[in-house]
Amino acid sequence: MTHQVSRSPFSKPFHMKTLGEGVSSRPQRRHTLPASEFRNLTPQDAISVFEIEREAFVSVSGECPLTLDEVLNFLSQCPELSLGWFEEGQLVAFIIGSGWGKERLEQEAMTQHIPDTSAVHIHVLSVHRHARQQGKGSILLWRYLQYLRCVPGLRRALLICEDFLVPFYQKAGFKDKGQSAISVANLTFQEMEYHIGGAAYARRNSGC
Ligand SMILES: CC(=O)SCCNC(=O)CCNC(=O)[C@H](O)C(C)(C)COP(=O)(O)OP(=O)(O)OC[C@H]1O[C@@H](n2cnc3c(N)ncnc32)[C@H](O)[C@@H]1OP(=O)(O)O
Repeated sequence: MTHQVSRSPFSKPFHMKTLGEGVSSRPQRRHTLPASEFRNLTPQDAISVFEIEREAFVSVSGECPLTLDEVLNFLSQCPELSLGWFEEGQLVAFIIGSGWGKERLEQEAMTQHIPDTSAVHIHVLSVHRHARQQGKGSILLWRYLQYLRCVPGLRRALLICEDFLVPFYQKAGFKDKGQSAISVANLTFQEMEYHIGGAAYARRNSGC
């Protein structure tokens, strides 16, 4: 299995139509920036990613899941396992993932990308603080999980989160696998797993 950028349905950005778009009979000036766009991230997005991440995590726990260098590494090594949501060209939410080869996540998973494996490790999902509690985190996660069905060979998505986010991931279809072997500073985590089902069906029916 290869994670090829060219196979990614998100390698070409797609835009969400806004209400009323295309119904006027008058010629309309084209907007340069789409209202809403989902696409894989690139190393050029690393600074925007890190700004959102830093605000989301440093003020709360003092630790970011990924350093700026790690963001850059993952967006260089496996951009096809990332997804960004842009509004008017501004990043509002993102997911960064990498490949992982074992049943459970281990400490090395925090910094490694294992290519050609059947599991993706979701390192971080984060929504800009001005855009939280509007459903964006849930929508982005749902889109990402649908998208993973189209990545050849992927069967599982794994992540770790603090206890208070377990219900959020359960609502998205993740199962709680118990306490993770990974700890950061004094923090412990639950490991969550999602089975990426129906790949063949998804490929036949969703334009993968
Ligand atoms: C693998 C990981 O990255 S784990 C870490 C996840 N990221 C973070 O903690 C960074 C800071 N937080 C965020 O970026 C966002 O709040 C996210 C990603 C957790 C959720 O995204 P949002 O767009 O705010 O959530 P969305 O509006 O889709 O869903 C809201 C639900 O999320 C859950 N939720 C969101 N934040 C929290 C929180 N701090 N504590 C408890 N539940 C929460 C609740 O279940 C809420 O449901 P409710 O509306 O019934 O109260």
